[in-house]
Amino acid sequence: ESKYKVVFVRHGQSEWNLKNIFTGWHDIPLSEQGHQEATLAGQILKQKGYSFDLAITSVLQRSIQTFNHMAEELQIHHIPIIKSWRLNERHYGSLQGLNKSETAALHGEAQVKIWRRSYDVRPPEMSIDHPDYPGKDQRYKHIPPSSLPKGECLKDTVERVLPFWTDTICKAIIEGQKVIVSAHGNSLRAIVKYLDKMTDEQIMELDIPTGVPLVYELDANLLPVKHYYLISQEELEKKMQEVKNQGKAQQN
Ligand SMILES: Cc1ccc(S(=O)(=O)Nc2cc3c(c(O)c2O)C(=O)c2ccccc2C3=O)cc1
Repeated sequence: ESKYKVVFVRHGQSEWNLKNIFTGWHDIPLSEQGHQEATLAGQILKQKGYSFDLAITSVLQRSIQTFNHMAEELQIHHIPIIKSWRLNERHYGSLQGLNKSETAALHGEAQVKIWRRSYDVRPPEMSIDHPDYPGKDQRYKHIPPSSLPKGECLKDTVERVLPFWTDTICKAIIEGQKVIVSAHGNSLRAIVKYLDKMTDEQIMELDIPTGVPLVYELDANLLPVKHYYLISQEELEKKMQEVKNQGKAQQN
């Protein structure tokens, strides 16, 4: 029997998704389509009678903007928002800012193939003189340098998201708060992998569609009873195709 519900939304398209560039922690805004996807997600949630007491986002504007659009549709601008780096997208290290051809030119197709298929192989670390070096960004000043990612494999992302799921998101759910999480492709994969006990291979196969509310119903022990997207089947299939085509790399 499901006792709790939590809703996840992967933010919509950003400018760099359009250009197939590794985005990671680069704080890029949503594209026009991305804004529209977020508004639609809010409309679907309103239509289905959802409301929330707490919003949880990353510290990247594309996830915060996505929540803001949903808040507009649901008229819940007043609810508290927890923003955490732990929900940030996977950090792509020195690849951030590169497009597909630059990546292959710099590292070769063979290395790209390895990265593409690996769960625990990191990209090259971001050097201190990279414009996006997190150690220089004020929003990360409270994070001990040793915990600050400079290039993550998917395993790293899972390992820094899960403590936040347990300590912060689950705590709010148990308190009876209705929580909406607006985050990124890989940070949501981390939570879904854990909830559905997926293998490393399975999670790499899973593409979470952008801008579609994903509802998890949990039992009294916060174990998933069922999950579903708030979207019609044909809409979902269309979305899944889009997300497959949208730049193979999960760099949202
Ligand atoms: C920006 C971009 C570069 C490469 C591609 S791809 O067509 O070669 N496919 C691809 C490539 C990668 C990846 C990927 O999923 C992918 O489909 C990765 O996940 C990845 C993770 C960490 C480092 C590098 C990669 C990676 O190069 C797509 C988009």
